Amino acid sequence: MEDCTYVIFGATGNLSRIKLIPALYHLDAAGRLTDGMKVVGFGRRDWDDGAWRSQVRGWLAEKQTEADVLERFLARFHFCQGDLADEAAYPALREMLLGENDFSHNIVFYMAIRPAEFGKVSRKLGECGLAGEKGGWRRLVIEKPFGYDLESAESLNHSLSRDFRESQIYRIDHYLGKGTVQNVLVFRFANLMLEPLWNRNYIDHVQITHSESLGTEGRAGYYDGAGALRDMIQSHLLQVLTLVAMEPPANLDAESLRDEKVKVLRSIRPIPQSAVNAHAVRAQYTAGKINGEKVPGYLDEPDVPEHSVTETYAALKLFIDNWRWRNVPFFLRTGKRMAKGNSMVAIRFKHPPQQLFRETQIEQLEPNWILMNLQPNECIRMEMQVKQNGLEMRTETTRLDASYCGINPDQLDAYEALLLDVIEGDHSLFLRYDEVSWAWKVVDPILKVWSVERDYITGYNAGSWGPPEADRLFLRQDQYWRNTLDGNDEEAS
Ligand SMILES: NC(=O)C1=CN([C@@H]2O[C@H](COP(=O)(O)OP(=O)(O)OC[C@H]3O[C@@H](n4cnc5c(N)ncnc54)[C@H](OP(=O)(O)O)[C@@H]3O)[C@@H](O)[C@H]2O)C=CC1
Ligand SMILES: O=C1O[C@H](COP(=O)(O)O)[C@@H](O)[C@H](O)[C@H]1O
Repeated sequence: MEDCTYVIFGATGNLSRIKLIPALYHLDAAGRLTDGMKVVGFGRRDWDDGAWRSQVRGWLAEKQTEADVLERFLARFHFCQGDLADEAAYPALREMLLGENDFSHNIVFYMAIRPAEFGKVSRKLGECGLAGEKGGWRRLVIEKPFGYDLESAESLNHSLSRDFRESQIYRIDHYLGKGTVQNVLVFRFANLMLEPLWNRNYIDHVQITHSESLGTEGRAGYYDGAGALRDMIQSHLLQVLTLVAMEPPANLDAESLRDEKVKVLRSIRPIPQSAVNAHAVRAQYTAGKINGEKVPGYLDEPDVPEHSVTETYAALKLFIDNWRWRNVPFFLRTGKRMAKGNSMVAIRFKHPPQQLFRETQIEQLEPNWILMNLQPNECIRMEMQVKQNGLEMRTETTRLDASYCGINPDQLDAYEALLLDVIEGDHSLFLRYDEVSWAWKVVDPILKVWSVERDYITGYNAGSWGPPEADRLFLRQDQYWRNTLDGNDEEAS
């Protein structure tokens, strides 16, 4: 692997503290960083290398570290003091990175800053000659959300493309770095027995659920302007949907994979504005209890505007109008302050065509499920019917768990894999612009309707599984939401 310098814009922020720095530390501890690899923090605080290193040391104090690795790691850190808006800051950064025009360095620019700054900073990098690849390579990592809607995404993309070529841009979606998300591909395409069943003839519906017990965690400034649909569904959950629904790619290279994902997004049946209320539910959490502790409602969280109607819960029913999936509903939902933190893809199969085991009523005969739990524990489980003990031919559900299921202390964080991919120049787990734009086309009509209907939003109690409206809209008699590996709606309520 080649030496490079990671420049983090927004080095002092939340993402840097909770994700980027710990991920880089783990890569160092695992011997995955070259000796010459450096990390430059760019920030407006009046800090030097020493102050930046002690800040990083403080952040890592909460984590398990080894003394010699930590010292080696901290020695990589340098600080470039500057304000994003200050013209003079960029030549100073250039001098720090390239000295007397030594262009041979490889540089990653990581945008851990407010999305409104992505385009402006990339322009400044271009203007001061830090974007062009004269000697070493230059790569730009763009955090989510990529735009606020389709129009702003187009304009951001246009702005980035003035200084960076597409091959230099890494649009990150950290869900693609999660083990079980990648496992969706392996599970589907490395096993012959599943593919014949993976279609509308056998699958009744698919549920992709991300629930969080956490609230806004000090990020209300960003979150209130985004809401659950933009924050989770436009990006992460639609990405998961593409992997569940895509056709086998020609091979695993970045373009083949992304071509197939785009085909799925393009096939999602557009939701006309007149049908939004039949396909989408939004709600906001009110006060409640999580694990027995009282928690405030969204409106009482710090920095949330007084009459905010931002949704903290969103659920969608989508259809993919292609040969494989026509008329199979895909239910996507996400919420903050829900009963448990869990992310799962639940695939529910149809009932067998003939009911041989009459002792078990058809209403009670459980269908087959494939459950792919993304977090907190990674797991793939199949639920099948077997014969109950006893004389009658009654069936009962048995659960077949993959051998790796459970809490894995060595589980890689998604950011570790992705930061390494950037250094290695692998785009497979990063979004191409057409993916982003098709994903905006899916959610834009909903956002438009919600933006005009802004006088009221349904509430749900913190610690619940969201608003009953969502279940009334989406539930059929023989269906139920799968929230966690062990739970269903009855357990949750
Ligand atoms: N936090 C998270 O869990 C996630 C965040 N993201 C994305 O990552 C990005 C960063 O988010 P997050 O870390 O939460 O945001 P924060 O608000 O915590 O951090 C913003 C950073 O930008 C810096 N900054 C702001 N204005 C300036 C300026 N004028 N000059 C120099 N530096 C400035 C801040 O510096 P200072 O400390 O001086 O204020 C801070 O370091 C966003 O795009 C977000 O959407 C994506 C997924 C998860
Ligand atoms: O991007 C985001 O993701 C987190 C959830 O990520 P996870 O890896 O913890 O599942 C979400 O809390 C946050 O609001 C959103 O911006």
